[in-house]
Amino acid sequence: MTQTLTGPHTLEVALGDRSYPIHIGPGLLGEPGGLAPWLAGRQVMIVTNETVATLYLERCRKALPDDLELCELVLPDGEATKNLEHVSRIWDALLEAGFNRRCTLVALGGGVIGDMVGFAAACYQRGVAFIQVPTTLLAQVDSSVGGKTGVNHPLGKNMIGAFWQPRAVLIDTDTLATLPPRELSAGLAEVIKYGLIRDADFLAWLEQALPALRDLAPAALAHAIQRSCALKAEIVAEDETEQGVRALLNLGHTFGHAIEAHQGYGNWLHGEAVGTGMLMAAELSARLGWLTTDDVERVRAILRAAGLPLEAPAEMGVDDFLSRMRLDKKNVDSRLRLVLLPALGDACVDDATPEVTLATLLEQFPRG
Ligand SMILES: NC(=O)c1ccc[n+]([C@@H]2O[C@H](COP(=O)([O-])OP(=O)(O)OC[C@H]3O[C@@H](n4cnc5c(N)ncnc54)[C@H](O)[C@@H]3O)[C@@H](O)[C@H]2O)c1
Ligand SMILES: O=C(O)C(=O)C[C@@H](O)[C@H](O)[C@H](O)COP(=O)(O)O
Ligand SMILES: [Zn+2]
Repeated sequence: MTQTLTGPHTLEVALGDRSYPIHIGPGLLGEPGGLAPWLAGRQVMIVTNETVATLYLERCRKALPDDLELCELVLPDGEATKNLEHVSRIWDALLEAGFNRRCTLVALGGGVIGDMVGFAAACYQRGVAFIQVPTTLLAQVDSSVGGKTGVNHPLGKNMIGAFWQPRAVLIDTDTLATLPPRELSAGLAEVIKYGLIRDADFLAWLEQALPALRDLAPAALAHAIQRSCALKAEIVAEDETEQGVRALLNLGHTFGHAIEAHQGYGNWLHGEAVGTGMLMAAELSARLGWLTTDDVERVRAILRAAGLPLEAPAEMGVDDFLSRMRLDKKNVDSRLRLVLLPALGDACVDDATPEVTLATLLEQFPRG
């Protein structure tokens, strides 16, 4: 597979009159007025968190025109803040500023900020414009694209939310220079996911590119981000509200969301839980006679090379998994629907996994 250049690159999420661009490249946030084309009016609020504000708020201000009614809201950091209380703080700030339906929210940060700001935008005065400016690898390859917005509930991940598309996604790849290695690995889990569900060539490329990606090599990162966004944009354009193929983007998430909720949001990073969940899905696929043991070892090796955990939490028993998994949003009536792998590079949704096979996998999967 040929690598694309590191310079600016634009993709489109094709959704008719709600289509929007994904701009990818180094230094995009530094371009004066670069966010101007997607503003709905003069009222603009940048929402970010304490960590990202210190690093990138000034740059984001510069990407906006001068003649605005500009407000800034800096929320606390962390997955544990992804709840209605913090979304309410966004609504409070919008009302206190007197913002109307022609306002625009700018989500500057990782997936937590993006999901909350998108949900705040979806509900404020029944829907206002928002722009995604993702600053983590995970947000750049996944959460900023596709319009899934929302918050967690103590009983389940992303249980309250809405589909609400951004007006644009601006990915400044320079922001990854400050990302802690653990967060980079978490983002790589979602990158690997695309290879596993839809693109065996990309998976093979990743197997050799992981050291370069972990070293933040610009060409490798640019290719990983562009290919991930292209695959996600294609799936979202086909199935915006997850009636069919979009569910494949949930590979590893039925297990992963159970881990995140059980462990208390933030103790396991989303990408870490998804990585372990993908290994569980691969093991289950092998038990159903689909993947070979060599395939499972390839999955284990690529996750290890990405620096992701390969064992489930020690204190999580079979019932801890099953009770959380029974609340999964993909389920129909009381039937579990799991994303599994008939082959590497090909995924399906399965609702016929025998309970005993699943329970045995959950029982025997390594704990750390
Ligand atoms: N909507 C979707 O389609 C979708 C897809 C995948 C994940 N998600 C959600 O995204 C969330 C995870 O996102 P995340 O992994 O970005 O986590 P995050 O938003 O918590 O960000 C991770 C950490 O990195 C910090 N950070 C952000 N940018 C930085 C930078 N450039 N330099 C240094 N530090 C930086 C943040 O402050 C935070 O501490 C989860 O809630 C998950 O459910 C949503
Ligand atoms: O965009 C999607 O669709 C996804 O499933 C992407 C996932 O990586 C992401 O974690 C998403 O938030 C999970 O959605 P959920 O519907 O399972 O909460
Ligand atoms: Zn995810």
